Amino acid sequence: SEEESSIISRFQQYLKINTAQPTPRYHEAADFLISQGKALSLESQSIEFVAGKPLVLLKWEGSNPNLPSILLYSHTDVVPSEHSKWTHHPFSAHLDSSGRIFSRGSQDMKCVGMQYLEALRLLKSHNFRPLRSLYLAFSPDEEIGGHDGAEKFADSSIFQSMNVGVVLDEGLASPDPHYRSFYAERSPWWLVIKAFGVPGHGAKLYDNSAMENLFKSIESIRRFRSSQFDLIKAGFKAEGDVVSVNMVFLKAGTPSPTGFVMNLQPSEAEAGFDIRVPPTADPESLERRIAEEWAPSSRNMSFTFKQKAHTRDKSGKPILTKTDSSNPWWALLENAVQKAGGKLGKPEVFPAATDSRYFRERGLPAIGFSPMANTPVLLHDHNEFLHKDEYLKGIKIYESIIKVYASLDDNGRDGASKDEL
Ligand SMILES: CSCC[C@H](NC(C)=O)C(=O)O
Ligand SMILES: [Zn+2]
Ligand SMILES: [Zn+2]
Repeated sequence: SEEESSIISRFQQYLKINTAQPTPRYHEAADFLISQGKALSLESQSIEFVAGKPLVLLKWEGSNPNLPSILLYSHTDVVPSEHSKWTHHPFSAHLDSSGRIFSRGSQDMKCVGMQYLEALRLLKSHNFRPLRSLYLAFSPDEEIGGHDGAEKFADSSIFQSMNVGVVLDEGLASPDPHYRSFYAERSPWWLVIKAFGVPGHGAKLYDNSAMENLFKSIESIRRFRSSQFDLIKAGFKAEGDVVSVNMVFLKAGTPSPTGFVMNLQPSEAEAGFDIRVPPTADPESLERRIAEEWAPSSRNMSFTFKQKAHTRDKSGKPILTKTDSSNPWWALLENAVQKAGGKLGKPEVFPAATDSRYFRERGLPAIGFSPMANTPVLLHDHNEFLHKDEYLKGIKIYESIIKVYASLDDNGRDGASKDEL
């Protein structure tokens, strides 16, 4: 239909703006989003916590602005892509004959940002009036850690004045018909271990060389990695519930103009690991393992963290969003998805890091949810795509969620008029 094709073309317009790190065209994206907000008569502002990195904030005021508000959150930046390895250019937003829209950001997460806007458009056209205020935030820099985006935003007086009660943020596509939802995420610990040792002739067998010392650690780390991976392979645990460890760099050897010196055992060797720690893992025991088994000073080793996000809040409780009846937003999400004809799978721990952590750290409930069922997980991959029918279905899902969320009164009941129910 005509309506459908204008929805898709607005999505394509957003996708075509090259917001890839490390040089995202943030102002182009902000101008586009503000024009979308204006077309929907939303209050709009662009906030630069850091110059050149705008966060677009749109608002639809509720009839009871004193109630905690709903924040529909997304990030505008995308990861880089190797253009030559894509079938269609990653910023062409090519719609193929089977209905797939190929673009960097089609899953992560320009889809979600535009779906929020389209859902508001539907609600406005049906004369819906929110009880709670609705905010849409389009944030920079998620892909590089969110420090100049979500982190500064969550720390700001603007955020405080918004009186946010719940945040919706990104999830992951699901290859099966169930939508996925996320109540927590694993914390990145980026570990660098360094081994020192006795240098010597390449032909000599001796103990306590840097390479031998490092390899003892690598062997120990690999055993641990297997033990965790086996839990997933055996079906005992989900990806987000184990500690993952992957070696991401190895640095050693004595350089020479023709490569590396071959008959010299070096005195230093280094390796880097991307470790992801679930909120329920015991961080102290992992720290001990690192200090005693993976980088023990007794084996002439040292270690540093390039990043070490905490898994617990100040009172020592794991940082996560409740999924039980103490959190009305979860049950409301399930109902709303169901009402719109969707099915929600069991809540999961997001395997990587998202901006949700900045909101959860402040004690706010944050739910990771990107309505993409029957879709392969292609975030950060070549040929990232989303089928237009899944995109359109997702808009209906958000329409349903936003209706229910924005209508929740302070007694925990649906405060919408009977007509709205
Ligand atoms: C720690 S900042 C980097 C954030 C990135 N997020 C995703 C979703 O890939 C990651 O987990 O590596
Ligand atoms: Zn993302
Ligand atoms: Zn991403």
